[in-house]
Formats: sequence, C-alpha cells, structure tokens
Amino acid sequence: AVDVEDAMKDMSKSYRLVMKDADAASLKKDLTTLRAAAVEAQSGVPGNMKKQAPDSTDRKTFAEGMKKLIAQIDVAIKLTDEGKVPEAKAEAAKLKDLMNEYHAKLGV
Ligand code: HEM
Repeated sequence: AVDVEDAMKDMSKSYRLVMKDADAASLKKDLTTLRAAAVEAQSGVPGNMKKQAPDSTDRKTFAEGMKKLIAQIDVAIKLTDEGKVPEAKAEAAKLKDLMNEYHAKLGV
C-alpha cells in the first residue's frame, strides 16, 4: 500500500529543489518528480484516515486538496514548457499555500 507520509516527504524534497531552480530544464525535471510524488500520495489513504469511510469529510477534503495541488503543479509545468521561469516559480510558490491550507484543515 502507498504510504502517504513517505510520498509527502518526497514531495517536500522536490518542492525545495523547485524553489531553488533557476533554469527551465531543472524546473521541468523537479516539477515532474514532484507531480509523480503527488499522484502517489493521492492514491493512498493518510494514516489518520485509514479507519474512516471513503466518503468521510476528511477523506473528501484530502481528495479535493490533492486534486487542486496537482492542477497547480500542472499550471507551473505549462509555464515552464513556455520558458516562463519566473512565472512558473511564482505559481509553484502557491503550492505552499495549498499545503498550509490543507494541512490546517486536516490537522497535520
Ligand atoms: C507541496 C505541497 C505539500 C508538501 C511539501 C507536503 C509535505 C508534507 C510532509 C513533509 C508531511 C509529513 C509530516 C511529518 O513529517 O509527519 C505531510 C503529511 C501530510 N500531508 Fe502534506 N504536503 C503538501 C501538500 C498537502 C496537501 C495539499 C494535502 C491535502 C490535500 C496534504 C495532506 C497531508 C496529510 C494528510 C499528511 C499526513 C500523512 C499521513 O500521516 O499518512 N499535504 N505533508
């Protein structure tokens, strides 16, 4: 089974690299790795929700947040593909806002 916490830790590593990247090639590589880790996290059930029904409020909030996070990663990837590195990094910075919002909602 997918360990959401491990996938989140991988996301954290990639996110730090993304925010240090200065060129489109590195940014693309690290955003792609971040996306893969986010898709993995999305496919799992967080440790504190394993006993909850799939339609519980927390599980739905987790699903909603991961969908938004991946959509926001895709916004940054698209700008990177267009060579708009500062714009891509500005959009990537918003991933942290989503993290803070959903970690707070889910008490993690
Ligand atoms: C770039 C964005 C994000 C990063 C870097 C990130 C990072 C992390 C890290 C490092 C942990 C582990 C905390 C620990 O050490 O115990 C964690 C846990 C967790 N995060 Fe995130 N997170 C992000 C976005 C999100 C979003 C959007 C959600 C909800 C939709 C979320 C939900 C959770 C949950 C539920 C856990 C607990 C997992 C478990 O214990 O099984 N995170 N996150």
